[in-house]
Amino acid sequence: MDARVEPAHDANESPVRLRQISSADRFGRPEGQAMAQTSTALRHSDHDVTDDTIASIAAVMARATFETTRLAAADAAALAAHVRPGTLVYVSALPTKPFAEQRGVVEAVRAAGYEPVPHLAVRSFASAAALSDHLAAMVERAGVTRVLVIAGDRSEPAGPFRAAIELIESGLLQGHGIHEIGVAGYPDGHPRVAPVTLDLALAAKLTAAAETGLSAHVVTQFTMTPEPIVAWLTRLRAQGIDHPVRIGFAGPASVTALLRYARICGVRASAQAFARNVGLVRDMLGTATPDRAVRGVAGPGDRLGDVSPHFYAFGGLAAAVRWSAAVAAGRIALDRAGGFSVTPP
Ligand SMILES: NC(=O)C1=CN([C@@H]2O[C@H](COP(=O)(O)OP(=O)(O)OC[C@H]3O[C@@H](n4cnc5c(N)ncnc54)[C@H](O)[C@@H]3O)[C@@H](O)[C@H]2O)C=CC1
Ligand SMILES: Nc1nc(=O)c2c([nH]1)NC[C@@H]1CN(c3ccc(C(=O)N[C@@H](CCC(=O)O)C(=O)O)cc3)CN21
Repeated sequence: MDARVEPAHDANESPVRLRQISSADRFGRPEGQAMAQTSTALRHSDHDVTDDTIASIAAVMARATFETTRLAAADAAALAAHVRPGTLVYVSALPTKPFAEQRGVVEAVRAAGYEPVPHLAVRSFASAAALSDHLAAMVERAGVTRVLVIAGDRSEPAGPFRAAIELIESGLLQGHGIHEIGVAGYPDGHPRVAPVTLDLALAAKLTAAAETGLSAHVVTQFTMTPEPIVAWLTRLRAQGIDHPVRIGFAGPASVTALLRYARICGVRASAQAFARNVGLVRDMLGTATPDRAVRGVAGPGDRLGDVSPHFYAFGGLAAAVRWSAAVAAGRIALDRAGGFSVTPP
């Protein structure tokens, strides 16, 4: 038997399906093993702590969302096998790629049964009409109702929009029936924007969304170590911002690829800390996984508010989907470096 079971908590919040393995508990241990490990008081308490940690990591991971620039056949197959239909799949917009290519991926995500959330990088559009046409096509052909609004990486705007808030306040999104937006958060800061500017921009965007009838959530830039995420989230919550936060994680991907993307995306500090820790990355294929960052966020639990993982699939969407599904099923072994590894089925 390899029956799929719905997770115990709210189905709408838990897109990653848990797999039930026959003759084993939900952590993949054979029946009876848990009993055997509780033979002394010390072992018993170690075991409980380990179980609690694994359960909290699995519960957080069951709410994962994904992001991609393309949808290959293998990616669609991995989604179909492991991720509940209707789960949000964000489609990034790279300045080097034509808008039509993003529309194609958005349509493919919808056709596969998932909820496409396109990035709208406002600096990339030469006119409000160009942005409006692009959005209208995605609404019409792919039923888009949510978008991620960002300025984007251009140092100078191609048209009238310089910052994300200008699009939010324009009413254009609302006119196309968009009801929810994501905006960017930066736990590691931004190479060209000061921290205080980022803080003010985030608060202003969330206020503008509320005032113009849009639900809003935050999607963070990816971070390769847990410490900046926890510090940033703690600061955010102390400011009274209690919006849902999707925390960006990168991988699984080769260490080389991750460091390259860190450079492209401007997460230098985190990449340096990560590189120092590369000796601790023990996956057999030289693949880096965000296990330390995931465990660091799952640990503090409710204290960080409504948080969920968001995967930037730099090593391919299929790999990210499979890794997160294994973690959501509790198929992991904790390690002494503060992370964990996925165990074989
Ligand atoms: N977090 C993510 O998933 C993604 C982030 N980006 C990032 O979008 C950044 C900014 O977008 P938002 O957070 O939406 O900012 P925003 O639109 O809320 O603007 C905040 C402040 O930063 C300035 N700013 C924005 N983009 C800039 C740029 N490229 N160069 C210099 N100053 C800039 C704005 O003028 C404004 O003062 C880009 O530089 C890029 O790093 C791009 C794609 C995805
Ligand atoms: N500063 C910044 N810019 C971004 O565009 C960005 C972020 N940060 N943070 C997270 C996501 C992830 N982003 C990226 C950035 C680069 C590629 C990229 O270079 N991809 C490869 C393969 C893409 C493909 O072929 O489909 C490429 O060669 O374009 C992908 C996603 C987009 N987002």
